[in-house]
Amino acid sequence: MIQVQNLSKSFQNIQAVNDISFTINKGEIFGFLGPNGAGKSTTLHMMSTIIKSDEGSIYIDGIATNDHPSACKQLIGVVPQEISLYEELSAYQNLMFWGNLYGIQKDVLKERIHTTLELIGLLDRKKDLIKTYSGGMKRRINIAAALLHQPKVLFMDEPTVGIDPQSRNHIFEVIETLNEQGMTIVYTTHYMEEVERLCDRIAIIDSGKIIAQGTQTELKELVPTKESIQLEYSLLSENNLQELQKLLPYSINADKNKICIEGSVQELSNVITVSNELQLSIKDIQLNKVNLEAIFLHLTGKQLRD
Ligand SMILES: Nc1ncnc2c1ncn2[C@@H]1O[C@H](COP(=O)(O)OP(=O)(O)OP(=O)(O)O)[C@@H](O)[C@H]1O
Repeated sequence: MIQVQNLSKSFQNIQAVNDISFTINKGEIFGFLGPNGAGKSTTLHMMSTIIKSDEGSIYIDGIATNDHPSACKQLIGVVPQEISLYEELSAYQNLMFWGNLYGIQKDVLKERIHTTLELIGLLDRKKDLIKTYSGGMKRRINIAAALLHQPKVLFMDEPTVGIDPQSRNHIFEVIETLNEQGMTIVYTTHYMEEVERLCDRIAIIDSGKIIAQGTQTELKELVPTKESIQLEYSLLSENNLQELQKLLPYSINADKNKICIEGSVQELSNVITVSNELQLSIKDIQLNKVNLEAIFLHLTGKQLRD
């Protein structure tokens, strides 16, 4: 659906995006994960024809953005980081305004506003002025505005910044519904949990470079440390440990009343069942997961969130 090759962009002496290439498949949710200033918005702005690249090419559904920006604009919906709504107008009036900009015929637009407001769960608030909306509700209307011309691809630039967890979940559900309906979604964030929840494939971006890309499983393979489960028992005798070693098909590291097993959450129920069979009372369980934060730390030596 989207092919990007050797894309670069500088602002004065800042190299915001430095020779990045990637492909986004039709129907996938593709995430850009990176800290502040990594180059996520600049990449999205180039893909959505808001700014021009210095070098490189972008094709959306086979159309080059630099040669045919207007044709590309019809294919894409853009949810900007900032709320782009008129506070003194109602949600309905705002959506009418955005729909008119796309030249959508009035009757069709009315119908689409209805369906879109229904999708984002704000149909009953359509007559209320935007200034009476919560931050999360404004963000949902911001998304609705990008959907009216029925784009094939939706670009979302950190759409959950500054909102409460309930609104965030609501936005995730909208994204999942749109994706189930076949929409390709490109999502930028510096929240690891969001890409873990939503994205089929991820590009990790830092200082204008893509430092890794792939599915979550592929990215996890880049880290030498393995996932592990640590259990602490009230009491673990030498005898108990030998029995555990007999019954569990993993190598076990033991220290006082604690054991550590290399494995992921899938192994946990087996470990608990065997512990119960041996009547060992579990005091604490800790899962040491390899997450995207750990991958970022491994690749850059820095925390994702500073
Ligand atoms: N219009 C501009 N003029 C000058 N520098 C810019 C401009 N836009 C972006 N930059 C710089 O380019 C770099 C990348 O910025 P960008 O906004 O793409 O990062 P980001 O990953 O989206 O960060 P954030 O999560 O904070 O939005 C930063 O150093 C930023 O200061």
